[in-house]
Amino acid sequence: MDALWMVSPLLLVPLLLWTSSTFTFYFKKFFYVAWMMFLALLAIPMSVVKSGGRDIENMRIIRFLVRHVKYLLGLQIEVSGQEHLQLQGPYVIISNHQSSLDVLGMMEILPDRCTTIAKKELIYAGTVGLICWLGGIVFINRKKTSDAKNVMCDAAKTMLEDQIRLWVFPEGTRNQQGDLLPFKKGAFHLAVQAQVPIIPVVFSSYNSFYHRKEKQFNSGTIRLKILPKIETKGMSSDDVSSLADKSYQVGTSS
Ligand SMILES: CCCCCCCC/C=C\CCCCCCCC(=O)SCCNC(=O)CCNC(=O)[C@H](O)C(C)(C)COP(=O)(O)OP(=O)(O)OC[C@H]1O[C@@H](n2cnc3c(N)ncnc32)[C@H](O)[C@@H]1OP(=O)(O)O
Ligand SMILES: CCCCCCCCCCCCCCCC(=O)OC[C@@H](O)COP(=O)(O)O
Repeated sequence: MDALWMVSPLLLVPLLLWTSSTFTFYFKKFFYVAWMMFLALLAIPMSVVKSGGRDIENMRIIRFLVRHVKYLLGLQIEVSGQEHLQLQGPYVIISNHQSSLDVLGMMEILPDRCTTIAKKELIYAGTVGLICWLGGIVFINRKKTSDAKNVMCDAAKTMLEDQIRLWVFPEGTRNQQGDLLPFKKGAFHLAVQAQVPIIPVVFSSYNSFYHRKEKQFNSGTIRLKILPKIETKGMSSDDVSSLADKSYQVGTSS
């Protein structure tokens, strides 16, 4: 009897941990990273078997494997404007960038033959880095702007030659403030050089369920708004700044 009295409060510890929102925050974050690493581990051999190496078609495998992850984190994703992605041929998608959770929304709507531009540090993220490489992700060195620009100029050619779509985060870094950082120009140079349309996608703020400072990671909904395309046909490098400004306006007013 005495022993039972000693033990029963201890049994409460896991329960208290479970209900503590700080614990949930760390648990969900850890789980997300670990699960993505595991999914990447599955995706690597699947990609190698399917395409034999780095190939944009591997994005289908990634998209397929990532789509259930939202349920595991208690998130819902609502998409509007899907019809704006129903275009033939290449285009550039631009969107705001809040956290690594953006991958979930991205995989919800990722069109066929679409990959993304990411910082080169991502290559070192273990299995995730390797699957990013296999998926044809274009890596840029943000510290060497001239290199980054060259890589993006090459990407403009490859987009047309191989009929590829590219997703760019024009803020160039993560931003959780619920607003938009000033846009970098690369995405707009890319679209103008390839003479392809830009499709803006707006992710709703994660602040309703996710707070890094307060250590909150609750259930919630991510809303993705796909906006009508912005044409670039006939534009030249002189038009890039106004194109970037116009896109920024469209983004902030949605
Ligand atoms: C089953 C598997 C499970 C595993 C799951 C995992 C799978 C995952 C799969 C998939 C998910 C991946 C998710 C990834 C997410 C990652 C996101 C990131 O990493 S965000 C960071 C990197 N992205 C960028 O930085 C944006 C692109 N950046 C740019 O476009 C910049 O513009 C850049 C780097 C090219 C230059 O940046 P500057 O900081 O120097 O700033 P500027 O103002 O833009 O440029 C300076 C001058 O250069 C000109 N310029 C820029 N680009 C040019 C160009 N291409 N050609 C000519 N001039 C250019 C500009 O016009 C400007 O000149 P003037 O001020 O106007 O005179
Ligand atoms: C061995 C090391 C392990 C690393 C862990 C990998 C975890 C993967 C989990 C999810 C995969 C999602 C990839 C999204 C990457 C991402 O969102 O990168 C952030 C950058 O855009 C901007 O970064 P910054 O400018 O540095 O804030």
